Amino acid sequence: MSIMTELAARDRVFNFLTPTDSPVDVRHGPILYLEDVNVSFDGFRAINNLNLTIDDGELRCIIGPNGAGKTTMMDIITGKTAPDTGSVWFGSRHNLLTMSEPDIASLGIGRKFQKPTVFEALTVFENLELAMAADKRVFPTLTAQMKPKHRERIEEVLETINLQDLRDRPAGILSHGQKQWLEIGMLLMQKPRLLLVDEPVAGMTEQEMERTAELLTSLAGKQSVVVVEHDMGFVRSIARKVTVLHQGSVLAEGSMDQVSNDPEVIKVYLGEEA
Ligand SMILES: Nc1ncnc2c1ncn2[C@@H]1O[C@H](COP(=O)(O)OP(=O)(O)OP(=O)(O)O)[C@@H](O)[C@H]1O
Repeated sequence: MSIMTELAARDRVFNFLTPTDSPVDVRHGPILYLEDVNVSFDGFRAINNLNLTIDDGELRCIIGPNGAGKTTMMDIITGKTAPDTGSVWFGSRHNLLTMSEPDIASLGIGRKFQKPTVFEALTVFENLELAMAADKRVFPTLTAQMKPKHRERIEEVLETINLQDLRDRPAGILSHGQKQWLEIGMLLMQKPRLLLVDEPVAGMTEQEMERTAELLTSLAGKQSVVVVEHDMGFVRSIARKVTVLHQGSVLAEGSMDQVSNDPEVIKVYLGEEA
């Protein structure tokens, strides 16, 4: 695939990278609020009276069996799927159900899909630079001299994702885990308010999982982070509050200890893993 073709695809993934002039208002409540959300696909209720609240700066883990509705929930938040009924608010000002997918993204909701999609031929630094310039208005100036504040931002993100030593290496030589961190870094370039992260540690080594746990916990506070993950060891290592989805609804919510001792959760999901 040519760089330009990849760029076009990248633009779809990172289309939130347009600065917003309409800040999110969390003074009186949560950053994300879903109430009584329902979605059916051909008569099958994939999301069933779902209620979910994420506080500003929170790190929330979402777990649940296959088909519980986790991906569909993320699709609703990002505007990819329109619910049949319910409310979805980003802060108290933005009704996400009235907004398009690119507009929701431009508010600062970044989504990390399971598979990393970095530009393998470009260096780590250039990938971050490109993420900053993904805004079509900035892209033509990409070869112009970078402003110090942009360079500083890249340095900051390189440090956060711990890839300073590999900054000038092509992304293609990175390990799977390092590519995942780079992609998280690319999302961070525009300081999103909410990051949705889908199965970040699938395919990672133990050591990479530990580093990912450090990275995600370090991001919380600065931004809100919602992590969907099946690896219970990993969830336990980062979890503050855990939400268990089952058949499109919240089955249980609380600390990892609370949910993993809940008989219903054990029955439908954790089983012998608990
Ligand atoms: N576009 C669609 N058309 C029809 N059915 C769908 C569609 N998207 C999702 N579903 C169904 O809705 C249910 C919820 O799926 P979803 O992918 O949200 O679950 P999940 O919790 O993310 O599962 P997994 O852990 O396997 O990724 C599943 O039964 C799925 O088959």
